[in-house]
Amino acid sequence: MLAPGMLKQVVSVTAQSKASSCFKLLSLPLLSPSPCRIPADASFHSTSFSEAEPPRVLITGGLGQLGIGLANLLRKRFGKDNVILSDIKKPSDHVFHSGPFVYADVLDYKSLRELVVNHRISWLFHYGALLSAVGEANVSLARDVNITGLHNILDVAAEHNVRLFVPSTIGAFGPTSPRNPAPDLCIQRPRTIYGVSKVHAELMGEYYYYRYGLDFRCLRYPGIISADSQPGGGTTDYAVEIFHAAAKNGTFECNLKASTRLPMMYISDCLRATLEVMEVPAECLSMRTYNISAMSFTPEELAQALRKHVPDFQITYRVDPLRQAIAESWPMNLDDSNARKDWGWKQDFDLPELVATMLNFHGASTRIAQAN
Ligand SMILES: NC(=O)c1ccc[n+]([C@@H]2O[C@H](COP(=O)([O-])OP(=O)(O)OC[C@H]3O[C@@H](n4cnc5c(N)ncnc54)[C@H](O)[C@@H]3O)[C@@H](O)[C@H]2O)c1
Ligand SMILES: C[C@@H](O)[C@H](N)C(=O)O
Repeated sequence: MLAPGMLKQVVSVTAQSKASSCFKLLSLPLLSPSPCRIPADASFHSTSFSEAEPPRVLITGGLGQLGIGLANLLRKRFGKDNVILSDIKKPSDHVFHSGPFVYADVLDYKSLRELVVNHRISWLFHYGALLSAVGEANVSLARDVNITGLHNILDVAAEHNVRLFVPSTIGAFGPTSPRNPAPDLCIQRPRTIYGVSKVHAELMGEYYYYRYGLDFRCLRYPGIISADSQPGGGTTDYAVEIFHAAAKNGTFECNLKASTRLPMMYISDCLRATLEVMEVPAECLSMRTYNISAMSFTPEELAQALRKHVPDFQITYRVDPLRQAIAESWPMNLDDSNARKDWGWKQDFDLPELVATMLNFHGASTRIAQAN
């Protein structure tokens, strides 16, 4: 662990210069909004990077639902060898051969520091975490990984002048937050260890920004829906599993009530937003943690949308009381007007596009599996 004195020494110079220049920039009116807008055709799919030197990127917890997709996106943008994926799990052959992979436990400060130094990391995406449902099943592990792990990441990033992205979540709100919609700034009293750890991350990141000049950036993700990766034990997992079930046998048993409304987003929008907020000039950001939103639906509404493609699709309900209680404490919608205003955030996928895309993927996969 970094000795507090050492952190102070290392960051005090950058803190004064970086933080004061941020204050100056943030207090100036913007002459033109254009530097804060990522063009719609931004070369996210190109293989070249227009700036002099691309960032050297580390992703922690990268073998979960979101990390491999993020690595693919960043490798297209910055080059394969500039993006290192890490986790404590063993990667598949395909992942291992598609770019740099290393073992990294976020609880081991010294090896994180070694990685950042040896690979000259300049951007870090901290995805290692336990999600809401698995966190409640193992509170002490969730507390370690989500809170102690975050402390290690904050210290190593501040010490080595690394731009840091930490995802937060709709789970950072609680039953006393406004639910429809939840604004960026409001009461946050979550009732899960996951939510508590994410509020802690939001506040610690903002504190390190003001105190040490750490370039901390954070988005509150909705439930993320992906076709080619599995969710890691959250409350919104049903919205991914339902597509596998619809494509496989046309029926699904849902563990949330039919009327449970939650904010959701397709993975490509989530990852694009993540890259956009990391690339946007610092002076465009009026805050360090933003809500982002794309759609909001209930299991019954999702089933109805699925029936437009799979007319016989059947949904039944066997409610998991733990997940239901969590879902009922979360917002139904997020107000993301600050992200739209500050850096031009806009989703590409609404519910109909999401359903068509997910079914298309699963339909194709099923046919391939049958052919084999
Ligand atoms: N998927 C979503 O719907 C969603 C929504 C909101 C926020 N997020 C956040 O995005 C991030 C990534 O989410 P995800 O869905 O990919 O999660 P996931 O549960 O699928 O993956 C998390 C990864 O963290 C790894 N991990 C666990 N302990 C670790 C440790 N000690 N050191 C290093 N890695 C460790 C796990 O092996 C796993 O691969 C998380 O911080 C999560 O809170 C996800
Ligand atoms: C919403 C999000 O943080 C995660 N999918 C969970 O349900 O725990």
